[in-house]
Amino acid sequence: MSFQEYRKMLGQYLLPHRGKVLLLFLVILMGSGLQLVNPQILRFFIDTATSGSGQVNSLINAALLFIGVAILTQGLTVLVTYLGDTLAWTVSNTMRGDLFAHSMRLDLKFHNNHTPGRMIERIDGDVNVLSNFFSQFGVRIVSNFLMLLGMLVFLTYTNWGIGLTFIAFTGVVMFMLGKIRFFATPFWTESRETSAKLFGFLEERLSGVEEVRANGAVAYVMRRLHELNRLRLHKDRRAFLAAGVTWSTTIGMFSLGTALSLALGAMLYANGTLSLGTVYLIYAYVNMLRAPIEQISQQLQDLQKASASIRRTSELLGTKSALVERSGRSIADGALQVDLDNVSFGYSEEERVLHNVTLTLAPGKVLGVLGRTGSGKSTMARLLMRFYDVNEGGVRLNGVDVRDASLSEVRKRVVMVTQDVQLFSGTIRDNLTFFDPAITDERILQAFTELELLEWYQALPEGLDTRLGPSGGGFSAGEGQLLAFARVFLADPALVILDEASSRLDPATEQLLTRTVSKLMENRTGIIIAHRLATLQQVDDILILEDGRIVQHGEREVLAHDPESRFYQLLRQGMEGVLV
Ligand SMILES: Nc1ncnc2c1ncn2[C@@H]1O[C@H](COP(=O)(O)OP(=O)(O)OP(=O)(O)O)[C@@H](O)[C@H]1O
Repeated sequence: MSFQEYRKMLGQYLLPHRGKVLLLFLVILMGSGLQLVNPQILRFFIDTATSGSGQVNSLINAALLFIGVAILTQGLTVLVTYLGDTLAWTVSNTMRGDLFAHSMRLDLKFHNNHTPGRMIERIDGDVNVLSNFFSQFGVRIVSNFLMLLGMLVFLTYTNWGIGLTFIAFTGVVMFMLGKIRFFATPFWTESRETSAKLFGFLEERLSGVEEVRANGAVAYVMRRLHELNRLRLHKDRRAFLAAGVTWSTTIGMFSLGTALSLALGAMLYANGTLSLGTVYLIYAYVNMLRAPIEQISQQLQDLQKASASIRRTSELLGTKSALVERSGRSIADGALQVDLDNVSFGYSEEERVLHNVTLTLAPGKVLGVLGRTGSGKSTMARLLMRFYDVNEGGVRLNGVDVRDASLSEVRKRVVMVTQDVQLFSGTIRDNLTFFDPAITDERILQAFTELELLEWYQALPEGLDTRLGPSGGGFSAGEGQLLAFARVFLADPALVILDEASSRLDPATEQLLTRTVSKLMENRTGIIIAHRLATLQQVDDILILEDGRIVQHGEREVLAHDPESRFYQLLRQGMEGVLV
């Protein structure tokens, strides 16, 4: 981790808050200055008391001053905590926001390789580690160095021999700390990697709790959890031990320092060079040397942790989406013409999932896509949404290659309803608007009316305020799709891709879905990955995929009357007979 990288990140996030940083620095400096004053008051107190001149008033004044300074120091400590924490939260929240927004922009290949749990650890875990570093690091290091300097100057002023001894002592301690500074960094990196792995594991298993239980896999999952826990313990222990080396070296050196100050003080007091108060002053300052050096060492430890987090954070921020916008060509308005031109695609370089797929879908037409599971239907849909880029060939919308259009325009014009509609915990309204307050209740109700869903909507217990549990708990797959249709209607795209729920639906919901689909497709181009015979009555063209290749493509009417066609057999035997 180079100094430039630290500087870049600190600059990027702290510069907008330079006023607060400066204030924090000044308050810390004042606090440190006051700490330097107190031993001087005590020296005066001791020397006055032992001189026997009996100036009680001076003693009382010194005591009051001591108390006043102590109270002020405490007040400043509270202020430092307040300012430091405010700064830490402001900066780390900005950083969390940046990381999250960046992750949302990254392509799906990236997300397929990074579990959500792992991403949470990046977006929250690493940022938590960095927050102290951001708020305190620079100011603490500088103020502690100044405090050290102050004490050494005072010591030298009091007795130059002692001053020089402790200047040399501080030099040695600093040198040693510099030597062991980065000792623990690799251990911290490993420790945080392990906890990211553990979070990823927990997230995946918790979201798949039904599968895990249904397959009797709880014991295996627990075993893997214990393995990961053990690994984490091992890595954390190593990291803490490594950090402990830095820590104990500091402690050891300071015990030596205190012994040295007492020995020198006693010697000089015995030969009459120093007063008792001055001996105390030297002892107090040497003891106080410990605080800034320990704090510097603590900051350096934080730096060790932070450097691992900074590296990963800048790595994530530096990850470029594989989806490059070549130019920002706009797509002409109206229902879209869809062209797939000799498209081949694979999720990995080695294996293709779609092979030389070529088709044209005229604007306003609806295409029904059929094929066995794994034949590439959803993959084709994802290419139209530009979740991935094709390996060969091209995908065009109204004649514009999706790689030439802006991503946001593609996502606005093309909307997909997946088989597993993602519903979030919240009200129906939240789920339809994605928390966008600009979408009014009237617009939502209008969508329900147009989609002929008003009756269904009126049966909901609390209308738009009906709450859904986490992951849409309480709603069936069919109802989830109805809600998704309303979402699509509100988004008003030019091409709708619909991956039908393959689970069995009750006849009433099935009828409702069929009606709603045809409403949804009005004046739009549509692609329906069909799992129900009823849907096939609604489409203009039919496409059958097999192992990523087109085995049949044509007008439904024509194919339905051609006894040689696959589609004809399918209609006679039923979907299951041919496709499953
Ligand atoms: N994210 C992914 N990463 C790697 N391979 C994938 C991914 N998604 C799908 N595949 C693979 O690509 C192939 C086609 O999958 P796809 O989901 O397109 O099929 P499908 O016809 O939509 O199937 P289904 O009807 O079950 O949804 C399958 O072999 C599948 O294993």
